[in-house]
Amino acid sequence: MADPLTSAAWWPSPAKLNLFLHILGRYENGYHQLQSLFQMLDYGDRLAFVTDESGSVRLQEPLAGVPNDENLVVRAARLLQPCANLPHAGVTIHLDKQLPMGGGIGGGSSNAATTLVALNVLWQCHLSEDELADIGLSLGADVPIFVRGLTAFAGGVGEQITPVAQPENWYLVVNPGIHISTADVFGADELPRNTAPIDWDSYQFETTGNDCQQIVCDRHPEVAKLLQWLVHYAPSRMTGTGACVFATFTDQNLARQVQAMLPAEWTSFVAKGVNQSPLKQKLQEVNATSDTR
Ligand SMILES: C[C@](O)(CO)[C@H](O)COP(=O)(O)OP(=O)(O)OC[C@H]1O[C@@H](n2ccc(N)nc2=O)[C@H](O)[C@@H]1O
Ligand SMILES: Nc1ncnc2c1ncn2[C@@H]1O[C@H](COP(=O)(O)OP(=O)(O)OP(=O)(O)O)[C@@H](O)[C@H]1O
Repeated sequence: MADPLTSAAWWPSPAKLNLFLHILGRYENGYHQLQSLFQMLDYGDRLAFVTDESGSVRLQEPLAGVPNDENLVVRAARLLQPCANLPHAGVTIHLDKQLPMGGGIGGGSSNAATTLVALNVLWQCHLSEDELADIGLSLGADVPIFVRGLTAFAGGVGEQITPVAQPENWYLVVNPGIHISTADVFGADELPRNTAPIDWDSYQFETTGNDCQQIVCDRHPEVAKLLQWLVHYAPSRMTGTGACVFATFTDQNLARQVQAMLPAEWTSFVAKGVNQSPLKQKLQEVNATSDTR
């Protein structure tokens, strides 16, 4: 079927990797104090927004296992609706899902952020990036970083962001096919919660780690097996609370060579790490077009 939406109608919704993830402690509300380096990728889902005056928010392609009312895309749009400067602002949202769900690469949070950033323009809300990030935080700890769209160190629950330029490496991201609940990992008694804080200036991949990795490997031997396979070829680590694992390369061809050797049981993608996300680039293009009108 021909795509009824032009390429310009699509807004990117990229994945992220946590190049490291340390847990420093736990706040009274149960959330954890983290330190992490969020690496934006040039790969992800995409969304298109067909606005109307129906006053309702519709999702054209439901996600298996996620009722539309609970989809972060629909929840984000509904949170923004009162800020619209158009009569009876409504929208039909198209979601082209590529990213595995529950993989630690932030798909749902990124979808929510793209919805906030795009509808802020299309509904003429005129909210600042800070205001969008605040709304995003009420949907999930990872949403603000996707609103800002920059590779960054993060503290707090993940919302205190310090942008930092990183080498734009290539990543082979492998999905062992396991869906992991972030809440289950953070709820585990055996999770280490007392890692000493690091200075951002002294960050090195080799001297950091992912504090969630061991318990996920213990609970899901498939993740341990995947890591053991990947570390033969490149520095590798789990992202977020899993289950995806990434291997780091300076060269795209090397990443693709290793990808070609992966056992068939695991799915994967190769993506470039970027300091500015494709969403941020799209927003700049849209703003540049409207400035010249
Ligand atoms: C661990 C990361 O994946 C790193 O990127 C994220 O910080 C998780 O972010 P997220 O999926 O947006 O998380 P949320 O949807 O806000 O929370 C899911 C669950 O994870 C736990 N959670 C999340 C973030 C955090 N700093 N501490 C937590 O304890 C909470 O139990 C919460 O119920
Ligand atoms: N648009 C959406 N895309 C993906 N998941 C969604 C979406 N809306 C709601 N969800 C729910 O959120 C859960 C987590 O999905 P997500 O793909 O963001 O996990 P994740 O990659 O582990 O995220 P994180 O790294 O932020 O913990 C899904 O299992 C699903 O129930």
